[in-house]
Amino acid sequence: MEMERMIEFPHTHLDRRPRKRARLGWDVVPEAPKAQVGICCGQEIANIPSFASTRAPSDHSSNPLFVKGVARNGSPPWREDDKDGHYMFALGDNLTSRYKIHSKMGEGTFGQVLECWDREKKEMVAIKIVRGIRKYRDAAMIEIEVLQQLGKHDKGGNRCVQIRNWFDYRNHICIVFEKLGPSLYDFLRKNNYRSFPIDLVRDIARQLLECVAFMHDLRMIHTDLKPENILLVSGDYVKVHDYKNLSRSPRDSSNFKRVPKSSSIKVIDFGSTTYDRQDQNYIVSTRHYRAPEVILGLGWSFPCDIWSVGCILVELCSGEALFQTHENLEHLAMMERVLGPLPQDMLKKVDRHAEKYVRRGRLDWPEGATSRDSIKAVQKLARLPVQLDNAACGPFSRGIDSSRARVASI
Ligand SMILES: Nc1ncnc2c1ncn2[C@@H]1O[C@H](COP(=O)(O)OP(=O)(O)OP(=O)(O)O)[C@@H](O)[C@H]1O
Repeated sequence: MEMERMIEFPHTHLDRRPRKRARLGWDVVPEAPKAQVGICCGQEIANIPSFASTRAPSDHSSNPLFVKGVARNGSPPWREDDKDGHYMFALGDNLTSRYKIHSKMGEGTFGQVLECWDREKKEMVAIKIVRGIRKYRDAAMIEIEVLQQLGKHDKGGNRCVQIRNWFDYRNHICIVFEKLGPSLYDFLRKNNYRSFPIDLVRDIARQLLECVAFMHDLRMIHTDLKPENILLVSGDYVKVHDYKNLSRSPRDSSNFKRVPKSSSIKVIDFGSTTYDRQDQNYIVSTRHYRAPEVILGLGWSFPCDIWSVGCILVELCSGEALFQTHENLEHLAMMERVLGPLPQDMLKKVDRHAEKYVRRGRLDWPEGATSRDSIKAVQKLARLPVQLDNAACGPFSRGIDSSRARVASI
């Protein structure tokens, strides 16, 4: 029980981005209203008493169910949240009497995701423990509503992560999900940012587009699609020769790259999902996956998800984020460099908020650049067809099956 809040996963020198890139705005101002909350209690455990009342452990030392002062299925002693409102836990703790904490799987703006054993269903689940702060709690209730809507319509449950349950525990909304594998981003990172085989990307593209079409048919816009929010259903992989990176020594581990055994994916994180409405023009999406109309403040709708999907697919082909920037004008200039000039009708609509990016009907670039390095960063980007040609020219571009045929005996 000495382990309190889990520390970050170890970062290697290969990390080029933070492990989890925060969506914009959550630590600044709450976003505009989203989907309506329709329910207020858990699906399976509506009768659970308020877990907030388990604050002070009483003396149960005479009770044989208690081991070292804590019941086998009982709650751990009350601990203060950390300064950001994150729930403090120890591995092996119970989360209600039903779930036992096994490990930490991830962390995001909203909270931590823990791998837990579900004693009732006898299976591992992933539980998102939302920060105990009002705005995150409110947003979590919206996410639950969205997840339930999606679950109702996605009968096969093979597009979006499935919600299994939810409850309120010590002022933390806890959302119980089916347990999935690593995110595409984590897989890339652990694979030294080596690209996925093109046929695997094609498979992922089909599933991703099906998921987006499914959401859009329900009038929902995800708004935060990125490799971190797409999880492989299974973490199993094979190691194959990486012909692009062959070194002299045949046993050198850099000669090999990981390829997922299965291309099955599911989309997660519906905390920013919104119903389509007129005049939505607040900033959405994580920077690299943000559409031009969002940056230019022109109002956005379903296409902003499609833009993100495009950026994600290029990243899976090349291994690296397409638009690596943190600055609006540079970002727009990168888009023009890779895809050609921004449409005239788009530039004409720009209002005074984005005027600084546009001059005399065209992007104010390179004149408006903040530095020579910024101009160089844009110049070094190739046009999209060239990038894709370079990315897909490996011997594995013919498909995962041909990759499998060369599975190394590791
Ligand atoms: N069902 C799941 N199975 C396995 N791992 C999961 C699952 N759900 C989430 N994770 C892990 O936890 C991480 C954080 O989850 P999620 O994106 O839902 O949190 P968040 O706080 O809403 O994040 P964000 O900062 O993007 O808003 C994911 O990137 C993933 O690594």
